[in-house]
Amino acid sequence: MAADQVLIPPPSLSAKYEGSFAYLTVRDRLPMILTKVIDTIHRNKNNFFEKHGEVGVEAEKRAISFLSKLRNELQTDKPVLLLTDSADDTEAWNRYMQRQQDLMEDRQPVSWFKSPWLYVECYMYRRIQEALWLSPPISDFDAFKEGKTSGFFESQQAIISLCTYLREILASTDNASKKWLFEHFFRLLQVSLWGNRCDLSISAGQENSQKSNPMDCLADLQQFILVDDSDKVWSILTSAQGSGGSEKTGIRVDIILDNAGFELVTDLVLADFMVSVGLAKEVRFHGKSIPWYVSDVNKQDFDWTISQTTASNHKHMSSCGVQWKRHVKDGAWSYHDHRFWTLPHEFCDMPAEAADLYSTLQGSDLILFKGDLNYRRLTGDRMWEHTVPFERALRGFLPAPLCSLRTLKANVQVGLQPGQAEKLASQDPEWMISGKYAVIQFCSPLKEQQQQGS
Ligand SMILES: O=P(O)(O)OC[C@@]1(O)O[C@H](CO)[C@@H](O)[C@@H]1O
Ligand SMILES: [Mn+2]
Repeated sequence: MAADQVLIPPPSLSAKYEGSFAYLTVRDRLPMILTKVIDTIHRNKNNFFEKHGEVGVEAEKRAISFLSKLRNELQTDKPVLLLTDSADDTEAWNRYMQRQQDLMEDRQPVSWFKSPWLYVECYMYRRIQEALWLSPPISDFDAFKEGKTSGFFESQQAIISLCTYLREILASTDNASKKWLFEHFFRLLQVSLWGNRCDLSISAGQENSQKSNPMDCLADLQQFILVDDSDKVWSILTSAQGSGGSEKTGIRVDIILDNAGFELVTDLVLADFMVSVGLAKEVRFHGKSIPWYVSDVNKQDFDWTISQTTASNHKHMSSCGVQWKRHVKDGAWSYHDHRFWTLPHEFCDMPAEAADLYSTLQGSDLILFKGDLNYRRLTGDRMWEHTVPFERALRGFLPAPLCSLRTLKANVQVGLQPGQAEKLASQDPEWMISGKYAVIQFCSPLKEQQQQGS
């Protein structure tokens, strides 16, 4: 491979390419999302008054003025501004903006429609948080909460079916063969994969919950999985034996979460299966520390979802919630929200930008990355050729064996076979952005590959 192929990655996706998906997102969807945030805050004015009195009403006005100014900057492509809220990540954000400034040709200002899509989109969500942090006492208001909770309530039937499935298979594990374990693991891995379709940022906040029984459509959906490395995931789970003895020391799985609502339930069900049948000893969940990309999980969503499941009047659903509370209580499950997950960086910057997080992830035996935004950050949101190997696109980000479970909602996709992208494009021009296709895409550091004998 020529040296320059390794060192100089392709350009970042950007709204500077008129008509591109990035362009349409920045021009149309981001202003729509911002408008919904403004409307939501306005609709909660009375709640702010009841909770905080007149200062709550003042804060609502202040937040809305910040957000209306932001929307105008976005829609008229004003220069991107430094953050002014002195939060613990403000300096990192402003440093990254300077980095983007240095990349601009002929000293042009960092711009919504000329800078990388990944940066300006993340920046918008961080500016929403700035508007709230600068408007006490409503700083802890989550403008996306209503959408996330209704996504959960509208998916009740699917959640009940999934919890029932889980409880029934866990009740019959005493004579579980490896084949039996694999079959159920593989199904739950796919349910978690397709749970990623329920994402409110692609629908700009429009309701898009899971209505049907998720187990019923797996066979039909198999054909839309473009890369299926589930066997490699399975071999990581089953080959991590204890040192020498047959007793497993138990492996640690890290799940980098994506969306709340139905998708989070599919992740909790998968994690419960892995721990309950002994495939994993510990699962660490990594979520966001602030409201993010409309439906992404934060700590409040994580706790709320487990409490809601526990409080269900459906016996299998409430049994799942009780079991999940127990996993948290006895430390098998834990929730983490490092601020790096809400920075705009490509993941290959993690060793330099968040060395502590990178070293924590190096202690994992398997990292599952959920969703499209994580995939975009894994691959740097760049215009890679579709046949470039996944490992090349990771550009050195490989703390442990990792697997992306992603439905395609943005036009970046690597690791395909020659001709595969061309065939898809001829059949379905929207194949990269419709959410119809998905990947289970794995990569492992060399030492694990040698152990796997792969
Ligand atoms: O990470 P998720 O929730 O799967 O999807 C998020 C996302 O795909 O929604 C938008 C659709 O383009 C993008 O801005 C963003 O990447
Ligand atoms: Mn998301």
